[in-house]
Amino acid sequence: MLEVKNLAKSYQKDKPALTDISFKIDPGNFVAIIGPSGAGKTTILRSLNQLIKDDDGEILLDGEDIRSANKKELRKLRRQIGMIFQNYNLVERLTVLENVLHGRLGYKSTLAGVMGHYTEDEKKEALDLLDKVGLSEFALQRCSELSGGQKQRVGIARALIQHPKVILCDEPIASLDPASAQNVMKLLKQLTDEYNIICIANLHQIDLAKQHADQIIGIRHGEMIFNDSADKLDQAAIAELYGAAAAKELA
Ligand SMILES: Nc1ncnc2c1ncn2[C@@H]1O[C@H](COP(=O)(O)OP(=O)(O)OP(=O)(O)O)[C@@H](O)[C@H]1O
Repeated sequence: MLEVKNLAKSYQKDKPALTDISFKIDPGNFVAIIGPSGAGKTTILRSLNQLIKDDDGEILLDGEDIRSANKKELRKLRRQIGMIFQNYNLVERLTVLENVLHGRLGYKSTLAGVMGHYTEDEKKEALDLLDKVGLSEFALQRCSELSGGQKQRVGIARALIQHPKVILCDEPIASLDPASAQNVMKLLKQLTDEYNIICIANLHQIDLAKQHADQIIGIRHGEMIFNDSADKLDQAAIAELYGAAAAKELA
């Protein structure tokens, strides 16, 4: 279970980016974090993998406090937290298979990583995962030759080969066309169930969040004003998050 208690962060004095954020997420749940631009969604994700130092609170992953981990412990913890990015963060000139294998780097010495030494088991698992995300026939193709939706599926396979407990997705569908966005959301939900992991995605697409997520967390001005199952996100809640005009537009 992931438990966040009273998380707070200010980048500048007297300008809180997050105030008193608390939530719990059980394995097998796909959670969307929604809210207007600048609300604090990315700050939450960055705190969860400690890319930024928050100011206060607790972040417990299966009872282990991520915030108090030392450097070595954090390296171990980060293996358990996969990341998926809006712009994929793939090495375009390398093959799809090599990019998936990069998800194993956290388990290797720097030298083994640089030399690209992977075990037969790792290669087999990478191929199995490519099959899972529907990209088997692209394994030896360069990533530069793929569409955006295909690249994001490589990113998902790369996150899964880490054997994560949690996958954090920072606007995973923001660069995709509507059909690819649907496919990626469907895939994230399906894999979250299948691997019984926690998947958290920052999203601007309320309709897709409602359609695919199990739980929705709504943030406004750094405060959590909604945390419930996706079907409970009604017009009133959307209006509270984004304002009445936006809610009308979305109706
Ligand atoms: N590195 C930084 N230095 C100073 N202020 C920052 C920094 N990063 C974010 N902020 C501020 O913190 C607040 C929350 O930003 P954050 O990026 O978390 O919002 P967001 O909800 O992810 O926005 P968006 O949907 O536009 O990506 C904003 O007011 C932003 O300007």
